[in-house]
Amino acid sequence: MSLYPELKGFYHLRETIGSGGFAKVKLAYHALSGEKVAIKIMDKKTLGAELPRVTTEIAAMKELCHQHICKLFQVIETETKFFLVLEYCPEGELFDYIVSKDRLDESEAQIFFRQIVAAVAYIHDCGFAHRDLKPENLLLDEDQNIKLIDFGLCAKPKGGMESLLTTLCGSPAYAAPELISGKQYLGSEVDQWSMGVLLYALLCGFLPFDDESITQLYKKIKTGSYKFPEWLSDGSKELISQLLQIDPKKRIPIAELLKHPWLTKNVNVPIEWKSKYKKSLDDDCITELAVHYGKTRSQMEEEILQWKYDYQTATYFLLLEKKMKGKPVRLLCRHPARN
Ligand SMILES: CN(C)C[C@H]1CC[C@H](N2C(=O)NCc3cnc4ccc(-c5cc(Cl)c(O)c(Cl)c5)cc4c32)CC1
Repeated sequence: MSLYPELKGFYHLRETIGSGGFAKVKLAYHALSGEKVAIKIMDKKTLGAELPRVTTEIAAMKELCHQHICKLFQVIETETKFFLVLEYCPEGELFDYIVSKDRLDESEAQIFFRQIVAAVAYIHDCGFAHRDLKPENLLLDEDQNIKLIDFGLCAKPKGGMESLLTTLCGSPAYAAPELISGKQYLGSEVDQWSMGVLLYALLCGFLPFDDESITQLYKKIKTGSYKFPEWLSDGSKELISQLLQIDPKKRIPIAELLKHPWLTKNVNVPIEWKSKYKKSLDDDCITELAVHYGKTRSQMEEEILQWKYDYQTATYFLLLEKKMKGKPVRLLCRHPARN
């Protein structure tokens, strides 16, 4: 008897590949396309007070469609559980990658950081602040491209990115001074600070602010007391210090960041931060879906455009993934679905 009857016939479940707080993440195969996916499984009872984080994450991920953000394919909600069907990132956490290499050299750190800045520029442009940027929430796909995850703490301020937030959240070592002082803050500015901590961690292999005692840690953050190891170049030190500014108004804005010399050297083009996904539907994918479900193309388009995040939405996105990877845009069985 299958433990998750809701997935039967749609996904072939494999081993647990990780756990994130209140969730278990399992590898699975999407039956129709044969593509690998990660299914984040949460039990509503265990979630308890954390339940709003799931609705926050689902709402945010439905609006975010970007090459450096982990894609949400389907949401299954039952009486007792949530299942989020997500893009699989076989190379796991950037955190583990940094640890395995001790620290990254400048050219590798630059490639990753360009992708991180692109993802953050995109979510800010969509009106979201992530608020929990850290290497554990940055995964790597099979081509070692960055995929941002865990939007459970993100905020979409009602009055737009200029309006202030107050919730104390995120991980202390990455939290901005204004956030830990309990002041009101701008989501975009705390994300800028976290990116400064991230860049430091990429290049050094340890954190700029660290201490066993949380009060000592907070004191170091509020006074901006951190040191640069001797191996850092002047360019990287300059960029880190422009992000780790105690006064949020002095932090380099994301628009400047996109063309910062340290990020554009050797590549000489500003960071392409906009989504590479087209707004319009892909014809090949719609055709393949229509053939499979025995519907006309216009019927199929109408259904997909409702973005119900059901199995059809997942199948559309996974056909698109296959196309973007140069694989044939084909489902595993082409006869009209027998019900
Ligand atoms: C903060 N950390 C501890 C959390 C861990 C959770 C397991 C992760 N993971 C692996 O452990 N192995 C491989 C692996 C492969 N593909 C994944 C795809 C999506 C997600 C994912 C996406 C979202 Cl949006 C989300 O909210 C969560 Cl929790 C997970 C995790 C994957 C994954 C790594 C980070």
